[in-house]
Amino acid sequence: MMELKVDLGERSYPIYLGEGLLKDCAAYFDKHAISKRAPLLVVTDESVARHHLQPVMDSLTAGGYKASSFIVPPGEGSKSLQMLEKIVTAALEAGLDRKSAIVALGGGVVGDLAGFAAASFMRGIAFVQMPTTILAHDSSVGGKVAVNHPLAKNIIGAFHQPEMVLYDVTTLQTLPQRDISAGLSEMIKHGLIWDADFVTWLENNREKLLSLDPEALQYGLYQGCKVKSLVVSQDERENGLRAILNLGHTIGHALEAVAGYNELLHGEAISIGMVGSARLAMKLGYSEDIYTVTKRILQSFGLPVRLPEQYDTARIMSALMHDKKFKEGTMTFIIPTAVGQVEIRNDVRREWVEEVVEQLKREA
Ligand SMILES: NC(=O)c1ccc[n+]([C@@H]2O[C@H](COP(=O)([O-])OP(=O)(O)OC[C@H]3O[C@@H](n4cnc5c(N)ncnc54)[C@H](O)[C@@H]3O)[C@@H](O)[C@H]2O)c1
Ligand SMILES: O=C(O)C(=O)C[C@@H](O)[C@H](O)[C@H](O)COP(=O)(O)O
Ligand SMILES: [Zn+2]
Repeated sequence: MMELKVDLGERSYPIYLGEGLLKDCAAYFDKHAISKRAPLLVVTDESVARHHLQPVMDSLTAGGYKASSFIVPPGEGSKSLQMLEKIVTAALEAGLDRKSAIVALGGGVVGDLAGFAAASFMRGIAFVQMPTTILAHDSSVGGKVAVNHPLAKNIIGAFHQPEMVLYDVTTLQTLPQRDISAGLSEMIKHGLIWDADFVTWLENNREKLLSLDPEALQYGLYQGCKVKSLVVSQDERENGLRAILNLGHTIGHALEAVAGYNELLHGEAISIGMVGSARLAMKLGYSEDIYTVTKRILQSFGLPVRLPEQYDTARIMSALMHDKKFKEGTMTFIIPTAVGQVEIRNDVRREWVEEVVEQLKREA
């Protein structure tokens, strides 16, 4: 078992990463003084519940916790205000109080949704992350929790750090292939923004990662979590540095919103977005190398780099205006300047972005 610390002063917490952790989860709850007196609510989705809910409930019950579960439909559509209300209803019916905790067992959708429920229920209760996707090495760390609005992704949210992240990597063995690639997209992002050696390692270990080789997977997740926690520890609330974690997301989030949150997976949308950012880098005078490497690595992991023709550029541009980083006139983008390096640019012109969106539809 590996352990990493997210260093946030009194809000610091550990990430436990290893095999078979779910069946012993009660021991970790004990270690973190999660209340046994107050009921817990485990939020998960139907696909995760089918494979991984029982050992969690068994361990918690055997450990003396009063746990019930709430199961949402799988997919981005569940990250909604309507689903949040249903969770609050379930929490009230189960008798949760201010000493209770909400537990997120699932991928980023469940983590963001359950996390926002924990941040808002009774103005904030304890929260535990139990990630079950590769992508969730990103989403379970750092405390960003949110639901979507039809017009803008993650626009209703909060910062609410978990008590711990309990990452049982054996759960990943049941992931569908498309979600494996989509999750690796954020891992590649962590390399591209911070660590050129990690990018090389990712390219050299592609086959192992795509086939869920346990050792390669654990190393990749550890490195990804390390980058995420180093960045978050320096800038918890995105006053500066943390924005680099948004590489590919300005365009990516707009694509997800235009697609009605049900065509492109998050990791796929940001893959296209990262190619878009690399194209913007060229407009800002950086060499073509970063574009070539970005596109090559994403394609080799089976990720999309071309925007389907049917996505209307005007609608994408309109969705971009709702981005949290949008300021009148110019736009803020995370621009890759070399492999493992990015800069935050506030001077990206709207017309360049429009041109890049069109170019993305012709990407080979
Ligand atoms: N808060 C953050 O910092 C942050 C960071 C990155 C992404 N996100 C958010 O995360 C979300 C995407 O997360 P995701 O890709 O994990 O999506 P997800 O939670 O929808 O999971 C992907 C799919 O895999 C299924 N699944 C999950 N675990 C499984 C398992 N072990 N076995 C079988 N099936 C399993 C789910 O049912 C779902 O269909 C997006 O909403 C994105 O905005 C948040
Ligand atoms: O943690 C962060 O900060 C990130 O930007 C990580 C992203 O991968 C993630 O998708 C996040 O939810 C995006 O945040 P947002 O503030 O742009 O909605
Ligand atoms: Zn993301």
